Amino acid sequence: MLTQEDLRIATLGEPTIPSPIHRGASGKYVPDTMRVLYDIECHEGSAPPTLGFEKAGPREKLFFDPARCRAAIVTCGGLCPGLNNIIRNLFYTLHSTYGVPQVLGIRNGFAGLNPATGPSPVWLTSDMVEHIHHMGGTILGTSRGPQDPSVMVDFLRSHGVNLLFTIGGDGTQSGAHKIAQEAQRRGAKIAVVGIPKTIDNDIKYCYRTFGFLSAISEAERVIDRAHVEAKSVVNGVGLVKLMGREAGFIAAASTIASGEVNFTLIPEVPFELQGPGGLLAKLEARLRARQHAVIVVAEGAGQHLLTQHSIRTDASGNPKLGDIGVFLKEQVTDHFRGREIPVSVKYFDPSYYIRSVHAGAADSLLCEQLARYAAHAALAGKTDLLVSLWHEHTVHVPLAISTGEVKRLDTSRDMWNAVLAITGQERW
Ligand SMILES: Nc1ncnc2c1ncn2[C@@H]1O[C@H](COP(=O)(O)OP(=O)(O)OP(=O)(O)O)[C@@H](O)[C@H]1O
Ligand SMILES: O=P(O)(O)OC[C@H]1O[C@](O)(CO)[C@@H](O)[C@@H]1O
Ligand SMILES: [Mg+2]
Repeated sequence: MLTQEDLRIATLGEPTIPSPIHRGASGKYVPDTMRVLYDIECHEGSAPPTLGFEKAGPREKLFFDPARCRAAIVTCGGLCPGLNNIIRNLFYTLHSTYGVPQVLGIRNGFAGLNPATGPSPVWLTSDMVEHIHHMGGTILGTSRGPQDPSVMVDFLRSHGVNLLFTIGGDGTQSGAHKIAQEAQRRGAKIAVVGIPKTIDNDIKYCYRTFGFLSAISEAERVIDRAHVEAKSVVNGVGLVKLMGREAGFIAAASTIASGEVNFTLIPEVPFELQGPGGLLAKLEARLRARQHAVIVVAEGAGQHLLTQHSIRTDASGNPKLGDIGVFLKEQVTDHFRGREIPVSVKYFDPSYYIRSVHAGAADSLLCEQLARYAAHAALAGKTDLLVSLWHEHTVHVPLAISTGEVKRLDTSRDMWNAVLAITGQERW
């Protein structure tokens, strides 16, 4: 059970420097006492909830004098639409709005914060970032794999960095938390502010990560093609594998967006292949009734079915999963061959395709908001936090509570109910 103390944001010291942002142009300053309620629902007559996140936004007083600051931006983990928008908007807010003279771009993720493993950082300029939001990927490069927090803090100190922005998923923000703690242990005045990135949408205390909706738009297009293929032949099965190692948000949301899926398989809901309640029997019934079907499977679903499921991990320690998509294609083909029922399975694996596109409009708006608010937080001397979307408001979330485990799809809530209604599948 969270307490208000768990949601307290660490600060580097008393903010005393008047913000150079003109109040009229920037809207209202946000006082540190302003909260966005954790829970916004309550029964009539009951005491309204009081637990709340610190509201993000421009502060009247800053801890850092922007003119004497140096910022650094690092992008880590898998690609995600909007990374370049964040870099661009951070640069403009820091440099043009606040007047921070120098913004460093760290190359190739956390590897670039270690002189032994990464290339030298680059000084970002307006010319360099002007058009990058039209491109997928990250101009800074990214990587997986750990670095020693002490080495990274040495790097930041030797480069005179006071403001560090870490753009990445759960792993990146765990790394950012360690950097913030190490800086604090040494008494180094470095603000560490995370910006949640992942197409998987699996970061705790973050309603929606940037990149998620752009990835869903692409996934929806692929599902539509799979449906066209499936409908064009007798007993066509369109099988689409999507990313989602531990959480099924991509599979669920693209199912809802497409409206054409008959079976959605996610890591949170175990399913069986064989037997009367298994996928194969249900698929057979579906083909008898409608002569075509579309299946969407998240990469982390059904791992218990794979005999060769791997215990290997990637450089960051994330499990390397067995290929549930290829497995299902074989199982479906073999099942119907054994029954002498002709089927035609069309297999789509658009995993990397959906995350390497540039951000769509909704994500571009979210990126601009998150980047701007991250700059406000860092200059006010706040640290060890994530800038996050909560009930459509931007809030500060301590890294200590948002890292360590990922957010998973709650199957008792609306999104999964919508999937069940659209697909007509039973609970799994
Ligand atoms: N627990 C941790 N402590 C410190 N650093 C970590 C931790 N977990 C991951 N990292 C580091 O953070 C960086 C990114 O982590 P990872 O590869 O897991 O991606 P991510 O940020 O979770 O993004 P995504 O999974 O969405 O692609 C890597 O350099 C990794 O070594
Ligand atoms: O192959 P890579 O680059 O390690 O990325 C794959 C992973 O990226 C993610 O989309 C997270 O960014 C996971 O769902 C997926 O397992
Ligand atoms: Mg991750």
